[in-house]
Amino acid sequence: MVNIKSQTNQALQGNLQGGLHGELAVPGDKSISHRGIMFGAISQGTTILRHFLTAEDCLSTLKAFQQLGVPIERDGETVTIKGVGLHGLKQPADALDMGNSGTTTRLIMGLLAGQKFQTKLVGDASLSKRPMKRVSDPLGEMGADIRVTDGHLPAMINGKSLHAVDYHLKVASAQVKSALILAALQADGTSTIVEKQPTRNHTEIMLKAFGAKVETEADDVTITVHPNPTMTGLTLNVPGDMSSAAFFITAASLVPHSKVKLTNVGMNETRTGLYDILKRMGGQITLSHENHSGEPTADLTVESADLKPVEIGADEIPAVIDELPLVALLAAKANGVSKVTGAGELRVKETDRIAAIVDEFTKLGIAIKDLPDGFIIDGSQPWHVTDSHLDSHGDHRIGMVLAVAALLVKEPLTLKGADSINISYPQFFDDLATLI
Ligand SMILES: O=C(O)C1=C[C@@H](OP(=O)(O)O)[C@@H](O)[C@H](O)C1
Ligand SMILES: C=C(OP(=O)(O)O)C(=O)O
Repeated sequence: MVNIKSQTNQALQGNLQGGLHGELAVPGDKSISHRGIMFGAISQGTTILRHFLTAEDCLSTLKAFQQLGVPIERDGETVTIKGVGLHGLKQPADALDMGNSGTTTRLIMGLLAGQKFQTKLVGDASLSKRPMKRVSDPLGEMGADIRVTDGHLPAMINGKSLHAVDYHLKVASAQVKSALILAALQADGTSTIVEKQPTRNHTEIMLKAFGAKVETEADDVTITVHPNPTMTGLTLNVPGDMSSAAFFITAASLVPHSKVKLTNVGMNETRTGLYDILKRMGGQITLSHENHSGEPTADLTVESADLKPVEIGADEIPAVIDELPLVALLAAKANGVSKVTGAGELRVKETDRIAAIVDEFTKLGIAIKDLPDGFIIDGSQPWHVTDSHLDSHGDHRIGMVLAVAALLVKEPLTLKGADSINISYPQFFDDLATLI
């Protein structure tokens, strides 16, 4: 297997006889790496991030905060941030390039809405099609002045004094929630943010660790934010990314005769939807070395298994949102008809992930039908490759799910746009090769 960095048409490996075997420590969590840079930047003193994710999305965050005047140095996966405090960011000389990263864009909007300067945000073609009013509108209710372009990037942020809010989120989105929390840290009073459904809670957990006063009520959806905290830098070991481990969890479950151990994987329960769903489908996955302090982690041992079909509805979606392409692949080998609904958010990710999965799985002869907010898959039908030229649609997660799907077919396949995988997992093919 070759490194993909300069390849546009990656040859994919299939037809494995002996299964996948070995042990792997997946790269650091993307959501936690982004937040580590941001919260370290607005704290006082030094923050050290270990096992930082050195993928393009998190490097966009790192560069943006350097442009905002924060001294940040990176030595491999260790990042040192000299925090400037909540009021120490400086107006950047140029526009901030968000690259492909929705998380960087939406969280930075919340933070810069309350800074006393002007910033322009730009992004790549994919990011420039993703909805931004979901953030600029609620921030506007706090007094922010954010001008988006027909609801999209480029955006101009004119920093203002912000008012406290009592806001009920209209979408189940950790990015929108986090933007509001970051704005609320700078508001003139205590804010309450109420989620539609619980979503990943790294912002709340990490801000508390840095010293901010952020409280989550017992209902799991009401968050109270007290303004003007004194935040202090800290040393943080970023756990392995469940969303990256998920590719190998799926591959080991589906490729016969496999047994793979994934070490130090983040097990925050707002992120473990794939683990829960796989167990329900009859997957063979066991936990060891469980650590429950701060962000929980565990080692996961996965063996191949015969899978049952599954039904997934809206209340389960946030904890598995980025892994739904993999749920589709698991369903495509399960013994019956599976159905996913309530996942309309997939249509506004790096690409329309429902359309991309249906297009590409159809090339493999998988019996899949799209729904407005999900899909139906009959895994009891055998696959027949009708087109060997797969396409990532420029989306890292679609690229990786297709690479895993290719392990299950005999025909040689190629993947167009494999370089998109660098967005979240540059060493994906190298890591996969260690298990073959
Ligand atoms: O807050 C985060 O770090 C993320 C939240 C999710 O997006 P939404 O908030 O749009 O659901 C997820 O899809 C994304 O990969 C990372
Ligand atoms: C949707 C994703 O990321 P973002 O929204 O940060 O671009 C993802 O990583 O799958």
